[in-house]
Amino acid sequence: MSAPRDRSAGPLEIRGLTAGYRHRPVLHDLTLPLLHAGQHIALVGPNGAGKSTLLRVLAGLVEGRGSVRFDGFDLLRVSAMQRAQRVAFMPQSLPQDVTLSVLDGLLGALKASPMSPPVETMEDAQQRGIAVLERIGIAHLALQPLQHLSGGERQLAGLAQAIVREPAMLLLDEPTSALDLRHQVTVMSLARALAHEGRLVISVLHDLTLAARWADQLIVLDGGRVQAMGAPTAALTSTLLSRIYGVDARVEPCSFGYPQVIVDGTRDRVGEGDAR
Ligand SMILES: Nc1ncnc2c1ncn2[C@@H]1O[C@H](COP(=O)(O)OP(=O)(O)OP(=O)(O)O)[C@@H](O)[C@H]1O
Repeated sequence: MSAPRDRSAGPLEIRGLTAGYRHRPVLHDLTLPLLHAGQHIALVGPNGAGKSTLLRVLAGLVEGRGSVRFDGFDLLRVSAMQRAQRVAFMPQSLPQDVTLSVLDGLLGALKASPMSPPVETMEDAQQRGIAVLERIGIAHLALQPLQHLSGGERQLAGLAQAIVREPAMLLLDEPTSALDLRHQVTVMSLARALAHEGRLVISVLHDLTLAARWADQLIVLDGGRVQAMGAPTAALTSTLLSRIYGVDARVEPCSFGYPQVIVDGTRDRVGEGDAR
């Protein structure tokens, strides 16, 4: 699966977006520069910053006011079917009580929304499913019930469900949170490869070093507002980390030149015994 796309989707344009829960806004009049297909964007920021809320607005799970357009479509008003043809969302975790096998979960995802080119036969659908599992490195789990998987395996199965429809925009909510070091790199390099094939991929990440290594651009959110945006080397600074996370941190290039974040302690010395 996932040859380069015939046509890159048009950009994502977010202007004046206000969104939240029960009259409590979380995102405040959010405006971003155009986000173009072909890029892997990491959405980072402290707990409660509004990162998942932004992904949920794009996925149609939370309502918003303002303007959100992707590939010419008004994402605040498109039908669920039109959205599903373009956008796939991987939540933080799949439910734990699903008795379907990993492969049947993929077939269900394929059935749930038509894709282009369409899946013609069950054999075609199975081949696509297996190809995705192989790309993620979990083909050996194809016949396992989802409920028998470990947390990390379930996260990889969730990623497979999101990418099997080959969406033009892929939204990944903390896709590496349950993964070991090797699988973190597998998933991040896959996210970047899928983007460079012509998709827009947005990943919510907490690990800033991972984000800086594998994303083309960072968007730093705090309090529902953009605090910084740009190439990782430009967006990540000690001053910013101190201000939004309250930590003493250094941003230093690793031997490959990518920025890595080293945290020396919390600025207010909370939990000093652990942090220092
Ligand atoms: N379903 C909900 N109902 C009400 N409030 C919610 C709901 N989901 C999130 N919130 C609130 O919205 C705010 C932003 O939450 P969100 O999940 O977008 O943050 P986040 O940046 O993804 O955080 P984290 O890094 O902790 O996952 C939080 O204050 C949270 O309490």
